[in-house]
Amino acid sequence: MRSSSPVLRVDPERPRDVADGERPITDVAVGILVDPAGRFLMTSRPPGKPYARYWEFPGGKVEPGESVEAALARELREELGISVEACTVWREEVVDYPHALVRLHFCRVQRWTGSLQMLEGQQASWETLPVQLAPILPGSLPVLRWLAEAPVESISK
Ligand SMILES: Nc1nc2c([nH]c(=O)n2[C@H]2C[C@H](O)[C@@H](COP(=O)(O)OP(=O)(O)OP(=O)(O)O)O2)c(=O)[nH]1
Repeated sequence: MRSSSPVLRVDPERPRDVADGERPITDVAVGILVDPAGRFLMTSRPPGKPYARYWEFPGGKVEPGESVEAALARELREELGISVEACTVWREEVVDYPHALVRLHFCRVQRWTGSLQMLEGQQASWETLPVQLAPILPGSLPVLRWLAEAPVESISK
């Protein structure tokens, strides 16, 4: 089963072939952290990864047998040194990249403890709309639209 989530095609010109139907889908847990001032956290992709230095929301791939919530807690511990205490899935989206087909599970992180540390050589920035950072990862752009539609305070509850 693919998913009922909307599919964002990053390269609509890419030739399709029969193998496309067999492409594995990678689940990714992504966190939206909102600070007391109503700003949300964006991080840059570390060197060496696809789309290095593009801005995104922190997170990473779900491992086999892991829940989205557990994957997010693990990724944020590994990348930022924080402990997630409460999170819930907010929106889901499938992105068809040339390098991978991913299903993004965007989660509201309601509570965490610890101070941010950049453990993977990334950068972090607390943002408000309109975001001035560039470039932004294509699969993260819809989140900015959703945040414009729903006040950030409403997703942090
Ligand atoms: N973390 C994150 N990934 C995103 C976002 N938007 C988006 O399209 N993606 C895509 C990019 C990648 O194809 C995939 C995440 O894979 P990744 O390589 O960052 O995951 P990871 O940290 O587990 O990486 P690794 O262990 O394989 O090195 O999801 C986003 O906002 N945050």
